[in-house]
Amino acid sequence: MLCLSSLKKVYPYKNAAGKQAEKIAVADLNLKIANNEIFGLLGPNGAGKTTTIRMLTMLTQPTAGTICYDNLNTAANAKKIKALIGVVPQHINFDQDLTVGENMHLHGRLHHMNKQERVSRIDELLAYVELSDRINDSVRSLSGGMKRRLLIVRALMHKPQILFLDEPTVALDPQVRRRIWDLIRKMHHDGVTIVLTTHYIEEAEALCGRVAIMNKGKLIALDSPTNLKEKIGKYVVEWDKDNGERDFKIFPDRETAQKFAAALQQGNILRRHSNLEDVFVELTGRKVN
Ligand SMILES: Nc1ncnc2c1ncn2[C@@H]1O[C@H](COP(=O)(O)OP(=O)(O)OP(=O)(O)O)[C@@H](O)[C@H]1O
Repeated sequence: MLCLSSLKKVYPYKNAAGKQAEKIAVADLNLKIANNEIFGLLGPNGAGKTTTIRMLTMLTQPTAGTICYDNLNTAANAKKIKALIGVVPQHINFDQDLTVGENMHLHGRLHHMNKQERVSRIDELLAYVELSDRINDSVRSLSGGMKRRLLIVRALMHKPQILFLDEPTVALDPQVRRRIWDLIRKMHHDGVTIVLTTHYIEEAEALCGRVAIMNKGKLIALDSPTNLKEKIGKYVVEWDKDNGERDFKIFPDRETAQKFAAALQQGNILRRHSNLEDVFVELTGRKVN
């Protein structure tokens, strides 16, 4: 169990007038994440997702609050916790001139794995993501999707129990994205707890058992995607307004939605199921993307 209590991060910065100011990136976050969940932090750019992940993975210190992995507090047990967690950063950060194998060895050495352990784990992991035949190629020669798969399995070298992925499919095309989703599901099936951030609605819906929706540093909703959608209403009618913009209304049942759509005098009417974007708009009045 991962437990966040009253977690807060404030960044000092200089404002436009050159005066010292404070940005509250994460405000009073309370969360519990169980073992073997796929848990998603969903929210628009600037919501505080990356800052939360950086605090959970001890890359930055919270301004206030506590983080506990079972009964281990991050403030006093950094070394033990680092052995439990794996981190997949948002940006690809390999040494691109080194080979695939060399990059994996480097990571294993940082985790004090001996050569024999490293060799057998690298074999296993590269087979897992179908990159075994690229072991001696430079990372630079891999495609974007291959680099992303390698980035993920590199974080699995030391057999972490919890894997954090910050925007795992950002800027990937839909086919490659689906392949990464399959890999995440496979790791979850093999017993790894997954915590990921995303601003892609369909990614959160496709993967996560529960999502925490964040906005401006605050947690605004927490539940399974299905429950979140049921809470706001499962059926949506969309239409063109006279000024060319789209409008929509959410309904709890299909019949009422259909009656409403049938009576509408507007063009381009669409009936559909609600999604997490609708949940976000209902709660905040603005869009995730
Ligand atoms: N080092 C920093 N100094 C000052 N402000 C920062 C710093 N890092 C982040 N912020 C600010 O904190 C807020 C939260 O940023 P964060 O990167 O955590 O959001 P995010 O939800 O992960 O967004 P993105 O998807 O764009 O990474 C933003 O307003 C951001 O500008």
